[in-house]
Amino acid sequence: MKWHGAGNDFVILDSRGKDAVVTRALAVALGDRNRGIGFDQLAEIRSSDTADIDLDFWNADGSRAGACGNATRCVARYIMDLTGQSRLTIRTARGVLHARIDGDQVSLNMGHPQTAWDEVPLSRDIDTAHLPLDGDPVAVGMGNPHCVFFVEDADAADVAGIGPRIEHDPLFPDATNVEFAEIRARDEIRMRVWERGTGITLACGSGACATAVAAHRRGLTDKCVRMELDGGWLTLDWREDGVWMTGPTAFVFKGQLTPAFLKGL
Ligand SMILES: N[C@H](CCC[C@H](N)C(=O)O)C(=O)O
Repeated sequence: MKWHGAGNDFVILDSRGKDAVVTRALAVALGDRNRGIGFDQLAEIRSSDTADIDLDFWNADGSRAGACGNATRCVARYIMDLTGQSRLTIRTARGVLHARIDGDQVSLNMGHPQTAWDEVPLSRDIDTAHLPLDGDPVAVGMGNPHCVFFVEDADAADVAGIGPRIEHDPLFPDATNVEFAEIRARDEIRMRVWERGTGITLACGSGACATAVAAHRRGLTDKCVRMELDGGWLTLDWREDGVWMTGPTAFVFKGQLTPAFLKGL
């Protein structure tokens, strides 16, 4: 299936009750926007012993992602529409996440942010609230690493130039996602993103959570903010039980891969 959440687009495979099928080669082939389908992330749903479902993520370059907030919201919508549930538990690499229907939107608890240097992870013991990089960014883990820059004008930020340089900075042993955030008010942020393993995307759920956390840690915003991304709006609410993200989901199409496509892998 093809889905998107605020323009962050996904191929979602439902492998419940079957063997997992995704390999790095399949991820790269499906992610090719010319010869495959194209996606920001690929998500594979599997049967779970400990939650309603298990979920794994791949980036467009075939690398694994430990978290993907928008794909998790889309998958939650898909399963809840199928089963009639209004709440769902989803096991991802970072643990069991809780989702629920919220009007026409889906809310997801992305868990507690990781603010210790070795949790993000960074390559050495430094203050995650002030990284020793030009622009004084903040590092936050949300099950995946993020590096958040605060800028005057997010639309003017050189996302394509700075993003890939920071993605592979030696400070981040597992590389990092990179966010450029403009504070508009105590409760509103404009953010643009360079995603690890994928590049510029129209939205990034875990990045939105990381940005809200970073802005609050710096004293710039309250704990609940609205965030405008290139592809739409998300709401982030950092509560006692974790960072909740609420936003839209959209089902685009369902299809079948041809034998010829699969043979070419
Ligand atoms: N789009 C995703 C994040 C993908 C993160 C991935 N690029 C990585 O950590 O490698 C989201 O909505 O959270």
